[in-house]
Amino acid sequence: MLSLSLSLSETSPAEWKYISEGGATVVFSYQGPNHPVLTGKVLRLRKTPRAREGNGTPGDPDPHPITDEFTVEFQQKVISPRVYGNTWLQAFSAYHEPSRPLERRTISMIDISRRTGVLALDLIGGVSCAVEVKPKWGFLPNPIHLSQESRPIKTRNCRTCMYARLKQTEGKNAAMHYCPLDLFSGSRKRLEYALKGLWDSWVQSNGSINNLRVFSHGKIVRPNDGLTFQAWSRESFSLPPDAALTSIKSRFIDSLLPEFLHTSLLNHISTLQRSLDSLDCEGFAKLVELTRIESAGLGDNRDVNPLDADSMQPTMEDWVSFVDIFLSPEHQKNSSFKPSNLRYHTLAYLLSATFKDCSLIITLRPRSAHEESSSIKVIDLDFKSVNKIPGWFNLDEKIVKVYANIHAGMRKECIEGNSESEYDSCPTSTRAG
Ligand SMILES: O=P(O)(O)O[C@@H]1[C@@H](OP(=O)(O)O)[C@H](OP(=O)(O)O)[C@H](O)[C@H](OP(=O)(O)O)[C@H]1OP(=O)(O)O
Ligand SMILES: Nc1ncnc2c1ncn2[C@@H]1O[C@H](COP(=O)(O)OP(=O)(O)OP(=O)(O)O)[C@@H](O)[C@H]1O
Repeated sequence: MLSLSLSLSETSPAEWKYISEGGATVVFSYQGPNHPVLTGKVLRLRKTPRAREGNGTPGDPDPHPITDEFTVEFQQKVISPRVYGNTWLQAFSAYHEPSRPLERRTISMIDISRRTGVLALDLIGGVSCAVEVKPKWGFLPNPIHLSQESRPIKTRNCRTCMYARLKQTEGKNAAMHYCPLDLFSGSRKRLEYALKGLWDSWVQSNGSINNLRVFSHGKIVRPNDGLTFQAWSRESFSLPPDAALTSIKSRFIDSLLPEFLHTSLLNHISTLQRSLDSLDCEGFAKLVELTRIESAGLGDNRDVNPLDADSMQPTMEDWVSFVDIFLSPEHQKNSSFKPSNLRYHTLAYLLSATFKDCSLIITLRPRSAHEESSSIKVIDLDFKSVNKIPGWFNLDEKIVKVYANIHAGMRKECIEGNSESEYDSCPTSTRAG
C-alpha cells in the first residue's frame, strides 16, 4: 500500500471539484496547480448518515466502521493512499455541500470525523466523454434452495428487474427499460437492447438513475442540461448542435457497443457473482437458520446469532485464505450445505455482493479505425460488511413479494445466457418491464 505523508491541508477546497457519489462515498477530482501526486487524481471520502433531527451533526457512528485502510488492502489482496487534518475536512465539506444532489444531502454527509481518504486515478476527468455503467446482478439464481412460491418467479425474472419494479412502486427512480442479463449476454443484439434501455431510462429520469451516468470533462451531463448536453453530443459524436435526440442515442449506442462486445470483463463479473452466490439469498438464510438451530441444540446459548458481526466480520487473513480456497479444487469440500461451512458461504456471499454492486467506466475517445478498443475500468469493488446480511434477507423477500403481485402475463422475462431465439420469440411488451 502506498502511504502518503502528504498533507491535503495544503490544498484549498476550491481546488477540488465534486464529481459524483454513491451510497457510501463522495468523490472529488483535483483541479489545482500542477502537483506531482494530486494531478489526475480523485479523492474518495467516506460518508456518514445525517442525524434525523438537528442539522450538520453526524448520525450514530457505525459500531463496525469500514476503515479506509481495510478498503485499500481489500482491493489489493482480495480482488492506491491517505491523508489530512479535521479542520481542513470540515472546511472542505462545508465548501462542497451545495454541489451535492439534494436527495443525497438530506440523508448523508461527508464523515468529518475521519482522518483519511483514498486517492485514486481520475478515470472521468480530461475526456470529452466518460460513461459509467452500474450493471448490477447478471445471473438468475441456483433454484435448489428456492421456496415453492419464489421459484417460478426467481427463475424467470432477474433480481435487478424485480427490484426496479419495487423501487417504482415506492416512487423512486429506477431503470425500468434495462435488464442486466441482456448486457451480460455477449449477444450484439441483446447488448444493443440493454444499452437502449439504459439510455431511455437515463433520458426519462433526466440522468437520475445510477445504472448510467455520463460525464464530459469530469462534469456530469444530464439530458435536460441544454447547452452542456448539446456541447457533449457535438464534441463526442461530431453531431450538429440541433441533432435530434434519436441521432444522439444511435451514436451513443454505436460508440459503446464495441467496447462491451470486445471485453471479457462482463462475463468474468457475472461468473464471479453467480459462483460466489451459489445458494441464493434464500439458501444462505436457510443455512444461517440451520446453524442457529444446531448451535442452540448443542446447549449453551439458545439466542445464538450465527452472523454476529463481532465474530463473523472477516479479517484480511480470512479474506486471503478464502480466496485461496475459492480458487482451488478444495472449494467443493467447503461449499457443501452444512453449518460447518457457514463461514465459507458468508465470505462468498459478501464477495458476490461486491461484484454485484461494482461499476464500469468507459472512456469514449474519437479514434482511428485501426486503433484498439479502449479498455473498460472497474470501480467500487468495496468490501461489504456482515451487518448488511439481515437487511439483504428482508429486501429479497420484499422484492419477490411485490413482484409476485404482478399479474403473470404482465411480468417481464429475463433470459440468461446468449440465446437470441428465445429473445426473438418474446414479445417486446413483456420485456419492457
Ligand atoms: O442492495 P442494492 O442492490 O440496492 O445495492 C445498493 C445500491 O443501490 P442500487 O440498487 O444500486 O440503487 C446503492 O446505490 P445507491 O446509493 O442507490 O446509488 C449502494 O451501492 C449500496 O452499497 P453501499 O451501501 O454504498 O455499500 C448497495 O447496497 P449493497 O446491497 O450492494 O450493499
Ligand atoms: N477513480 C475514479 N475516477 C473518477 N470518478 C470516480 C472514481 N471512482 C468513483 N468515481 C465516481 O464517484 C462515484 C461514487 O464512487 P463509488 O461508486 O466508489 O461510491 P460508493 O459510495 O461506493 O458507490 P455505491 O453506492 O454504488 O456503492 C462513482 O459512481 C463515479 O461516478
